[in-house]
Amino acid sequence: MENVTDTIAAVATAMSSSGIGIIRISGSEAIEVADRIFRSRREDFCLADAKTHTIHYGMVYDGEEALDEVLAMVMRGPHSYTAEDTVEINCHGGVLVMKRILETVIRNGARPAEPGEFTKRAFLNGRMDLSQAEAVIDVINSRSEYAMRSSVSQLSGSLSRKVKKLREDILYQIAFIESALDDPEHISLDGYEEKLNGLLAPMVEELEKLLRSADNGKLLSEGIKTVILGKPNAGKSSLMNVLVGEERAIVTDIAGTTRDTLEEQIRLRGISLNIIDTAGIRETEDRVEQIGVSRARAAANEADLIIYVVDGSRPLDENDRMIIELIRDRKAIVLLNKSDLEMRVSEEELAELTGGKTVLSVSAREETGIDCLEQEIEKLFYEGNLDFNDEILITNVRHKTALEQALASLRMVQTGIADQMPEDFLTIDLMDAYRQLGTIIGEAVEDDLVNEIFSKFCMGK
Ligand SMILES: Nc1nc2c(c(=O)[nH]1)N(C=O)[C@@H](CNc1ccc(C(=O)N[C@@H](CCC(=O)O)C(=O)O)cc1)CN2
Ligand SMILES: Nc1nc2c(ncn2[C@@H]2O[C@H](COP(=O)(O)OP(=O)(O)OP(=O)(O)O)[C@@H](O)[C@H]2O)c(=O)[nH]1
Ligand SMILES: [K+]
Repeated sequence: MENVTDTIAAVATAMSSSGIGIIRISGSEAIEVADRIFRSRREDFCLADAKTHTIHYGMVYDGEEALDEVLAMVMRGPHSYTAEDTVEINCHGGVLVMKRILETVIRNGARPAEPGEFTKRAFLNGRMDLSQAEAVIDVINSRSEYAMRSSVSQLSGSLSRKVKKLREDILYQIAFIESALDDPEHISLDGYEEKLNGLLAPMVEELEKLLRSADNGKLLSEGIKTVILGKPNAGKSSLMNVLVGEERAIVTDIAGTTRDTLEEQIRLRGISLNIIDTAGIRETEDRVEQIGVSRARAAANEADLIIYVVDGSRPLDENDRMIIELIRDRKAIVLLNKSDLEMRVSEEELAELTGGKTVLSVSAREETGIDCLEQEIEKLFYEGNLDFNDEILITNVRHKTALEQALASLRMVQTGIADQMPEDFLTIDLMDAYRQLGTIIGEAVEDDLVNEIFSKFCMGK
């Protein structure tokens, strides 16, 4: 392992004007470095004498220049986030002030931290395992309440505990087989395969359950890709505005990767939706029909959810029939819009044409029926999954891959038993499963992977 005793520093808060800014220093010389620039009103006081988890009023100096009035917090290793001696300087949250203090800290013996380096140290020092460290970044990046709750649960070790228990059980069986093979006179393997089979079934089930949660987990962390389809003037933009308006404060506009799609991100009942407007479909009328159709089809193909908006005040036409074809085998909700006008299309008619999709009457203009839409979306994606207290959600592709491989190995053990393979053969696959699960919590993972994971963190984390 690399040397983790040098002292690092970074601004831990955002580099923009705010009430308070925090400069974080961690490492074996953290307290010494801080003492070089911090002066209390009491002449004889220094942070080196301070008890852990205490906070002290004073000034930060660059030489004889007073930089700012601050509060300095001391946390002594191993009782800190990084498990090292840590000082946090709470200064006024001006960009220049924070920069000057950080520079001064660095001139006095710390070096600039890399992104994620504090958390990396927490991991390398055994304060948290890799899945917990990964949860830290997920908490910061979570875009919906559900995603946040799931990340916090992982941070507190829910996934780690499950993985560790599985590994323990697997390791016990490996050890048993090996000691039996070593000492056949005293430990018998008669009937053991049957017993092992009985133990494997619930483990396989557990892994399958975790893997099933990954589908929801992905939607949860990345947002549900929602495409709104409908012929021109059906009310797509109006609907989008109503949905976006619900949570105006946290709306962000993300220019899509493709030139012609604009993605709006909204939060709805704790779920994050990335809503994509299909501008292309408009072209079916006045430009080359094929382009419009194929763009709509492409958008629809990538969607987790399609919202099909029908103008209920006009009879269905060719455009509608085309869209109905597109959504046939997809997760879709049909909105019968303009319910404030006289209706020329009925819910029943649409339900039949779409092969039994949920049809909801709404008015984007009067903002009625939107509640039902939200309820329906929640039902489609989170039915029976709303309680995350004991439900672990896999949101990380790395974890998913490891679980898949562990599952494959355990299935090989089951096949091995069915094929009456010798016991030492079974231990090879058991060991593989054990190792794969270990990578989730960071056992025996390559330094490169560790570095890559932490490099995606923010500065100062
Ligand atoms: N100012 C500040 N706020 C923060 C953090 C921080 O490092 N500094 N955190 C991180 O970025 C998070 C909190 N995480 C932390 C985790 C452990 C310890 C800590 O001192 N643990 C000791 C003592 C625990 C106790 O007294 O029970 C320990 O584990 O021994 C501190 C913060 C969020 N807020
Ligand atoms: N009466 C009524 N009019 C509506 C409703 N929703 C939308 N409209 C009107 O229908 C027209 C088209 O609405 P838009 O939201 O622009 O429709 P669109 O589907 O985005 O249209 P394009 O961008 O052309 O594809 C506008 O004049 C809206 O005011 C509704 O619920 N009731
Ligand atoms: K429009």
